[in-house]
Amino acid sequence: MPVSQKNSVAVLTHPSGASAEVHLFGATLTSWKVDGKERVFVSKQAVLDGSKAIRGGIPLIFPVFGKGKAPHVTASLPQHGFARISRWTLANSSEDAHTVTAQFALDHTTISIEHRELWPYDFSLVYTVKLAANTIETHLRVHNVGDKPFDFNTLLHTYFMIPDASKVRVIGLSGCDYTDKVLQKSSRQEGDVVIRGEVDSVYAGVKLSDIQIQFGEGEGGIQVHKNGLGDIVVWNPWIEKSAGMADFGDEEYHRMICVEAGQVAEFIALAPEGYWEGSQVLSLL
Ligand SMILES: O=P(O)(O)OC[C@H]1O[C@H](O)[C@H](O)[C@@H](O)[C@@H]1O
Repeated sequence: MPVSQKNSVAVLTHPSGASAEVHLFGATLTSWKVDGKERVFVSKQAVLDGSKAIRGGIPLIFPVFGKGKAPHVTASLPQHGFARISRWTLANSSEDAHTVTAQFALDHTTISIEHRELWPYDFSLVYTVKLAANTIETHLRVHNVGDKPFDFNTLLHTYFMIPDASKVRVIGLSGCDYTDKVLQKSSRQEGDVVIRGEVDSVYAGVKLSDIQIQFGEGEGGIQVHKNGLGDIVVWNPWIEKSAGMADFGDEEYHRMICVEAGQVAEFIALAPEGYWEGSQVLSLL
């Protein structure tokens, strides 16, 4: 079977040998392997029992990025919303000549009563993970199935496994304006993004669809091709922040970078019966 479920994890297996795993808690993609090598980073200290968001892989952020601000309705939701801490279902799976696909679902009837009370809208989310030999696509569809409009942020909070954070370059953001959440100021990116300390930057309205993560001279990398997602967040917690996170090893910041495609700078408004779709395709360089 190209898609099987073992306990709370859906496993996608491609004839090429590539594989992916999606934890039903949060529909968090926790593994993507090509040529036997892990491409996403999950902390050795990640908590996988459903008591907190999984530290790594691709947590799915919805309906708010970060902490919502009063008087917006998302102000009382947990940081990054409820999608990453809700239990999704494996709704469908299929295969064709090139891809293996699994679809995950979450809606207002399957979130917790507490979250439902805090965010009282009727919605349906379908998250599609499509695995091919050298690529993986993650696609989110948001549907307003109620009679009230709502607005939301969303983000594919992807943690990439990298050989060395001090050598990595993120290419494609030069000239973009961003909010530096570490220094709490706005800036314009000049040249490639490099990691020399804590980085937490929100690039709004990134025009290029392709962002590249180059691991280092001649060391390969990964391309993020985004569709319908305007913003990019780049995050590395570096030393102090890592030390303060119980579910992240003190030295693990060397081996990861988050390059997150989403819609976070502005809320997206969805009228009753409205749909919204966004996706990313990750491919090896
Ligand atoms: O610790 P978490 O709630 O998973 O958030 C992890 C990180 O997510 C994003 O990248 C934000 O921009 C950061 O400010 C935040 O620290």
